[in-house]
Amino acid sequence: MVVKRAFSAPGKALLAGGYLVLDSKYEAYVVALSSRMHSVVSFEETTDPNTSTMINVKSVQFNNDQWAFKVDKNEHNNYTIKEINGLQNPFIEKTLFNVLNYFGVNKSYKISIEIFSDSGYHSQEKSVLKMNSYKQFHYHSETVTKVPKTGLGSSAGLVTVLTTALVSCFIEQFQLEPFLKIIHNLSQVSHCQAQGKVGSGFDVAAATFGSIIYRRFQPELINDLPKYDSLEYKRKLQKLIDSKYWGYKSENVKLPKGLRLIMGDVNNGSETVKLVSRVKQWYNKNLPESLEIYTKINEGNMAFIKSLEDLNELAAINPDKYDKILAALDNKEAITSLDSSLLSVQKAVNQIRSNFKYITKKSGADIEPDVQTTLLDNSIALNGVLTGLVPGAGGYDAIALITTEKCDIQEETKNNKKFERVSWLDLHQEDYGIVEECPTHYINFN
Ligand SMILES: Nc1ncnc2c1ncn2[C@@H]1O[C@H](COP(=O)(O)OP(=O)(O)OP(=O)(O)O)[C@@H](O)[C@H]1O
Ligand SMILES: C[C@@](O)(CCOP(=O)(O)O)CC(=O)O
Repeated sequence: MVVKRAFSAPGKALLAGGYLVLDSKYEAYVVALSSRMHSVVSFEETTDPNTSTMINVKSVQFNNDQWAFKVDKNEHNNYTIKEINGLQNPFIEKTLFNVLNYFGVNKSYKISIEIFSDSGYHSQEKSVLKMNSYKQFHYHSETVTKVPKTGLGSSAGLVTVLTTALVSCFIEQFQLEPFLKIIHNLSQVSHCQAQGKVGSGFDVAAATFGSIIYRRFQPELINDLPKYDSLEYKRKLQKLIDSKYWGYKSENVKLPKGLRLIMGDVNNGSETVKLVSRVKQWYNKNLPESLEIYTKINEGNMAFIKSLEDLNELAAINPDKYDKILAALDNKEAITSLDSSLLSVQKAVNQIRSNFKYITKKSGADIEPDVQTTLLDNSIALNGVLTGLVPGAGGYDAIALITTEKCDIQEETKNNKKFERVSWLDLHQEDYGIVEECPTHYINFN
């Protein structure tokens, strides 16, 4: 019997906690986005148990990209994964490798997985929009590695949603909720291995759990895994996923009512690795001053989180007052007349930005370069914009704004030269991480 299921997971924007979140003593504020990665899986047991499990993965939106993986066992009875046409996609390969070894499945399967990604993840230039009554996706004429990314975490979304699809094949009567932790832990392992580095993992955590306050796991958990082809790999992986203490925090949050996130895509190509290495170098050479700067940024991060909580509370206990202060923001009344909780958000962001500006000058890492400062300052001056910052590692890629829901940024910036470099992405913050979707919503796109 062929079983078919579908899942989706969101993209991310790290609003507070960039760089600091690499150290587990600091917390970060991560917003999950409405741009989602989708997987539709069909699986059946093969009638001949001696045939190898075959897993086909298709990403039709990217010039019909597809990968065909044959699953075999090595001399230690561990699973090996080989793309039979020599095609590369480390994110898919490592995901299949870890899920199969974790479950140690004994039967043979035929598994087909289709990947779909929402428009926000990639530049839509030279693409064609196809839709059915439920969903719409952009189709590109190039393979996935050739289409410029916007930096919303496509690989984290892909790994998370693919892990979910595969886990659903190997657990009878699979439901998401009880298995979220296993999916998260497996996805972190596969994502780090495919990237060749252990980052903070905030992107995989947001893909799994949605908008969160995040504190990382210790990188040694993943670094200490033995070599892929070793006797010990499978057992150590199972132990790591099931019984090691990970210690990460993923506490669900949402932006206050009436406020929304707007992402502006400025430039293609992320420089995260280079930026992180420059900041680390600066940090280590400049102690204890660098620690003082981090402490100030962390105070700003915590004040940012607290001021959003305060706004959430005000919206709940005094909705009339809350609506009035948002209305004031829409008309950009004199800033001093804004409510103290809105001012606190702005003050917190200023503290974060000014200290990152300092690091930018001192370290040579362009976290908030001058062009981005000008763009942010011009954006913050617009009606309905509460605050703005460079998300994640910063750089020239993108800006993130917190605005009122009424704010029509497209209209306000139309034909304005100051904003000619920005494309406002059509997305919003999303509370949920992985969700189950209906597989019939992914057919007949025209
Ligand atoms: N729709 C997709 N189908 C297949 N593979 C994909 C898809 N989207 C992303 N990938 C894989 O993820 C890789 C891009 O991952 P990468 O980590 O470089 O970017 P990102 O996660 O979008 O950006 P960032 O980490 O800066 O937010 C692609 O080269 C491809 O291997
Ligand atoms: C600099 C860092 O803290 C954030 C990078 O975020 P992004 O990939 O630029 O969205 C690195 C990390 O957390 O892994």
